Amino acid sequence: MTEIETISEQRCHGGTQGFYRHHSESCGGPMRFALYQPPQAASEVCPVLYYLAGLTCTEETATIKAGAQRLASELGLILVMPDTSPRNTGFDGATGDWEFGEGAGFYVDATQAPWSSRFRMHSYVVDELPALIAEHFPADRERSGIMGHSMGGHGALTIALKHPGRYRSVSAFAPIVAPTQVPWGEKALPRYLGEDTSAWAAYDACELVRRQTFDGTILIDQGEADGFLSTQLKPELFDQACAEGGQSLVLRRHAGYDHSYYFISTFIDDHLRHHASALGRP
Ligand SMILES: N[C@@H](CCC(=O)N[C@@H](CSC=O)C(=O)NCC(=O)O)C(=O)O
Repeated sequence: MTEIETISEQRCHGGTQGFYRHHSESCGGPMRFALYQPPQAASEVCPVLYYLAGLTCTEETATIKAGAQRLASELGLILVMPDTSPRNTGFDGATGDWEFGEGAGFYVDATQAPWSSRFRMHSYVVDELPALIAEHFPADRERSGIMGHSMGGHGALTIALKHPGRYRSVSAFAPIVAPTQVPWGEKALPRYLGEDTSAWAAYDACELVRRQTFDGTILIDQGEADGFLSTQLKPELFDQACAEGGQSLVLRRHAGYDHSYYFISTFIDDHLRHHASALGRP
């Protein structure tokens, strides 16, 4: 059995909020994740909802700020919130820039040295972490959903689109939907994936959805007062790409809301219910 270390466990809404550390083969070193077990996990296997956080975030960010545990407890959902990248890599340029490197893994499998030896968040989230969780917690691997915020929204959309059948539900808050066309992606993707832009397209939700739809409706919430809206997020590009690809999409725009966790905590219940109904927890 793969070992995990319990960092902390605390009672929360009748269940348990835990933080854990383990050695990751994908990321070549220690990784941390947060996991919430609802009360139902004491007596049955439960569906799992993965939440991928954004730039500068850790496994603690959404765990502390999103307010997801109350309804997850009621619905019987396990919540998994991994860190956003490997840490303490020692690579030149891995720290000191909030848009690249540690805290900014972009949920890709890097192909360029030195990043390729540690920055393999795609494989970590899709394969290694679910296997680990199924080993150690009462989690039903056949009932998984995935969601995220901003860079994590990009991660959730690209992972769900690249792995048909693996996730029963997907949603995002203020996601990066076209990293090949916006400054955050143009900065990070060449360093992780090289100069060939066709490699970037494999991690671009707009490019992916034109070729392969997700079997279900994608839910996206976007604040109209989000400071990154017109420069980095551009949800209209995904709206257009979904129309072209025949993808069912609910894109909700909310006047006055920004990019923060005040926005996320306002609408998190809608996302949990969206996932719960696809995961057999109506
Ligand atoms: N440079 C700022 C802003 C960083 C920021 O806004 N991060 C977002 C995600 S942005 C896209 O992925 C975030 O979720 N921040 C965490 C939070 O608690 O709001 C900075 O360094 O703070």
